[in-house]
Amino acid sequence: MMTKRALLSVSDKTGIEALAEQLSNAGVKLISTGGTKRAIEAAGIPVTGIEEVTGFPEMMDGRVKTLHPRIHGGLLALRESAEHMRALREHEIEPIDLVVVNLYPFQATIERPDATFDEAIENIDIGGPSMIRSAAKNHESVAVVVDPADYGRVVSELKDGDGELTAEFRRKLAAKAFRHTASYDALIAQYMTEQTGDEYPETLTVTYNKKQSLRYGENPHQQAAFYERPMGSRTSIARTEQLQGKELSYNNINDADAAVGVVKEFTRPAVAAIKHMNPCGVGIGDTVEDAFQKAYEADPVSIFGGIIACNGEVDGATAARMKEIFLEIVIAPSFTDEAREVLSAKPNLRLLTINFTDAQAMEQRISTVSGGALVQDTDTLSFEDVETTIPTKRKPTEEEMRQLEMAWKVVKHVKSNAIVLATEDRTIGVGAGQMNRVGAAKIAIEQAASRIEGAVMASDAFFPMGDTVEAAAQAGIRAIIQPGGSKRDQESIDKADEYGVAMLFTGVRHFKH
Ligand SMILES: NC(=O)c1ncn([C@@H]2O[C@H](COP(=O)(O)O)[C@@H](O)[C@H]2O)c1NC=O
Repeated sequence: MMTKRALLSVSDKTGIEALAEQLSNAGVKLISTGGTKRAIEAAGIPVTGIEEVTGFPEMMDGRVKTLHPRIHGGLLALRESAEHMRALREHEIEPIDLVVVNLYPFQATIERPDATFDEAIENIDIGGPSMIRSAAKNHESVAVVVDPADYGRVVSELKDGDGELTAEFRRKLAAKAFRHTASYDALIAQYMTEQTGDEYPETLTVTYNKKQSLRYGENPHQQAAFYERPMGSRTSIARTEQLQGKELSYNNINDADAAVGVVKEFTRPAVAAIKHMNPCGVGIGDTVEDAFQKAYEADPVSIFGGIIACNGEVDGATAARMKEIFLEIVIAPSFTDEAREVLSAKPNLRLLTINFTDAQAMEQRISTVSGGALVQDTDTLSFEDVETTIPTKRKPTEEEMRQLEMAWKVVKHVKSNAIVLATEDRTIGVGAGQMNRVGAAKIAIEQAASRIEGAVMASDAFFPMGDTVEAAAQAGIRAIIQPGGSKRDQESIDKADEYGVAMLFTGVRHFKH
């Protein structure tokens, strides 16, 4: 199909003059809406105003400009249908072969903190998506372009095809156009749903934009890409900036996300080392350097090849310690120039910065299962939110309370069944992802070894019987924090009392899968 007539109507005017010029030089007649027309005219390119085509002025603050049979008839008419072509002639409608549209900046509007609801509504584009959909439906005859990044290819393909675009390209453009309008509407739906407070509506219409292609997925034979949720929390792995190092992998992104989740729990300087989505060492201290040292000492074996998150700036001294071991990623709010200099000696090491200002933002989490998706609130419940009770004869000392808090903050981030052994400022044993709780405890106890005397234990869920408490007490654990709520809680309480262990019930479970 020869491209004779094009309609250009864009909010983002990037590259529109150059495109208009090239189309015009190729003999394509241009029609356009107000602002786009002015931009094209200013570049000295001939263009017809939309009102000359429709016979109506643009009206109602631009709410009605292109919504007219002279436009939509020209876009939707099947060129092979004698009936459609007769209708065009009868109503003096000229076919439109190419549509270049991008939409009112709805996202940019609602991202502005001072934007009102009325402004948001006014930035819902109606005429643009209508044209995109008409053209995309009729892609057999019409080409639709929604992304300035495609202008160059359109021009070169028109040149190569002597004014025609291939059917294959038109179909690709149409698919992209439907993705574009679907994503645009998904964001409007999200905004309106948030305004009306329906958090789990009857349909889930989230949209994500591709952030980067990944070399592969969890394993090299799996394809993968990383998508970003528009308007997501600033404190998110999708919003990090990479300062140096190899390209992030699929597993890196998951691990870095888990690492950030751990350090977000702490107001004091904290460092978490992650392996396979589980914390292998977490330290808190007066400085990030101190916290890193403790996270390192927590498990100096597993940290090898680990992902490190810090909730404070990494300085030169901390960087020097980090440099001594093999790490995959260091993620922090910032790095001093000295730290950058030190770590530049490890060019493969990925350094990421993350903004912690939104650390408490609540986001829904979506995970997929075959044939569906599970959506839930993030587990943001913190130690401070929990009302604890003490069922044992002995109450935890103040020092034990600080230790229990440390262990509890970490156990929330360990895959279930999870057991964390900790002192006041570091983990000393982590049992993760076990099929029975006592098994997780045994792994943690073995790892803690001689450091266990006087330390505490946290369990992500209640003990089904007294065996875990007994194993911990015999190994030297002095206090335990757990949700409680088992039918056989009394067995655990009796075991704790037998060994003089203090126990805290939180009433809150922290499963993580
Ligand atoms: N109402 C309409 O008929 C209509 N037709 C096109 N638009 C949009 O108007 C914008 C371009 O306007 P201008 O050329 O005046 O800058 C484009 O984003 C386009 O999608 C419309 N605006 C909103 O719905």
